Amino acid sequence: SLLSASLLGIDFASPLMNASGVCCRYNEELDAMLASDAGSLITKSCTLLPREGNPEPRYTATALGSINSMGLPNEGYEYYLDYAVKHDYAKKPLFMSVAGLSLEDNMAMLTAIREAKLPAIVELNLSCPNVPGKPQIAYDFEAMESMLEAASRVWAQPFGVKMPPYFDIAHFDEAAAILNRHPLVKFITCINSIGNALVIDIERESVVIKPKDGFGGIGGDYVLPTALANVNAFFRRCPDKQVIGCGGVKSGAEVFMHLLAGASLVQVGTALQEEGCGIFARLNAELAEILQRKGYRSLEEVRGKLRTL
Ligand SMILES: O=C(O)c1[nH]c(=O)[nH]c(=O)c1Cl
Repeated sequence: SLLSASLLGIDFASPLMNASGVCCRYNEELDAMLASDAGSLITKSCTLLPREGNPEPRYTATALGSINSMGLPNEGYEYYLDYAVKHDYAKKPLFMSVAGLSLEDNMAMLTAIREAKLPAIVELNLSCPNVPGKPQIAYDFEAMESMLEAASRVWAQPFGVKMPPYFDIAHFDEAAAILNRHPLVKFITCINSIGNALVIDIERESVVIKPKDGFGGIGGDYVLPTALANVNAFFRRCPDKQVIGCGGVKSGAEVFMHLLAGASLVQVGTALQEEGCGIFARLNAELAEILQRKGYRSLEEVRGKLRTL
């Protein structure tokens, strides 16, 4: 149908899904995603052991988006593996986001997930900010190379990566070159939040989240142009891979922008957090209206068709 999409040869009724971290920590949230009009769903980035995460308030919405320093609160990978074992893949595809605190933890989780022999799609989170003291892997190109080499060896089947935003053409070039050296990396999700921003409330003359003196990753309107640039930069540089767009989606228009930039699927974070799962019916309808108005009959006809001047 008009909104059909595919990734790794798997079919999706809609290109829309949640961004990992939103509406996906607990079974009830995942079931709400399953019942929604999203084409697929992804679990909260998981660690080997359950984590409470950072002290609250750790998420705040603003007029232009959101800021968070959650600190990887999750139920531990076995909780999400249980969900993946029970999931009905004929209903809609399921992604698992993995964000171990070390290469060893990631290998242990990937080994356990691999041994479960499930059709779940793995998105390896290379950009989990907000864990104080831990460097962001994707900003350390040697660490990223090592992680991808180990994950390719242990997982030994197609997977994807969740990337932070880059802001320098030389960094797009180097990150893409590393990803292109790992053929099992079949999709790239751009972007994670823009890290270590600071939101100030002038009434209280204060920061708005407790962890890290108020420093946190931002999402929403703040990040849309950066998200589109990262989607398009990796779409141009990685012809043998697919790109999932994430960042700044709140209406059909931004979904359409991500598709033009090269996205195969599109994730929704801040706007989903604020509006709830009903957003997917709205976004599907708004996207369909744009496609019909412009005479498109499939997402393929739009993907990557961004014109330059
Ligand atoms: O603080 C978090 O849990 C978090 N927050 C984000 O904005 N992105 C991530 O990948 C993670 Cl893991």
